[in-house]
Amino acid sequence: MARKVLIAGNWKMNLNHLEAIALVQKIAFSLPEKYYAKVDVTVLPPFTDIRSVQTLTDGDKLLLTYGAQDLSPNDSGAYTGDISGPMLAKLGCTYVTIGHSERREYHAESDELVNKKVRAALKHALSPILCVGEPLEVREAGGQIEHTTNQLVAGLKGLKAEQVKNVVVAYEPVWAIGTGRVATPADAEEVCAALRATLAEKYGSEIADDVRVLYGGSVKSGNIGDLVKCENIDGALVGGASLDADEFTKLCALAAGGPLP
Ligand SMILES: O=C[C@H](O)COP(=O)(O)O
Repeated sequence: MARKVLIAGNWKMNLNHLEAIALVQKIAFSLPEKYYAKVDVTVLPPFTDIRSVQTLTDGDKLLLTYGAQDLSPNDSGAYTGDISGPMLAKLGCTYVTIGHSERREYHAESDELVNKKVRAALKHALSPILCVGEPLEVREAGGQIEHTTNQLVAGLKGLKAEQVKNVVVAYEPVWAIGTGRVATPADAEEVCAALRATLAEKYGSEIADDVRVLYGGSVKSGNIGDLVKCENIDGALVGGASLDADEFTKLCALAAGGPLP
């Protein structure tokens, strides 16, 4: 088992393309190359920023990668406002977030649609970051494992084991997103371990050992160290803290085991 830690900065609907360039430049300048041996760093800007981020990372041969926050289940056609897998692949994206709770809630995305999007991503060699997570009332009733493992199984429906290998799973309890209320490492590990056990059950332990399972929800430099120490947590999907270059750099360095740059 040699899973490399992944820190993914989900910018959500923040920063225009000029601000995106400034932030990526700052991160690249602040995080020395040696850290990338231990941690994969990726940023997930809004669609309108991706071309600028691509030009910068290609031009300066930066070691960080980038991706998108969503994609269409379709490759092309009359789907006003949507962005397709082939478009993201052409822009050099590595990852695409799928099924984030904000999309499930504000865009009524069902497990079925999430599954179609996961397939679309894999079809175009993009690694889906499949998000699962329970709302507060489910956590309070103790249903977090059932809820998240059901979302995982539905999101991966119909995929072959060798496809699942390229998926990243992100456990984001809805009650911990943007609230400052982070799950304890033990709470996060409990669910991440259950997600991995489900992967092992369905696709075999070799695949389950390879898949990275991230935690997301109020992750900061102050808590990343304890989270990545957990056996089944392989990094983080970071929202707010990924918009601040100093904080994000610190977080990436600590996820790599330190020391601070
Ligand atoms: O995708 C990221 C998550 O929604 C977490 O956001 P947050 O770090 O601002 O709580």
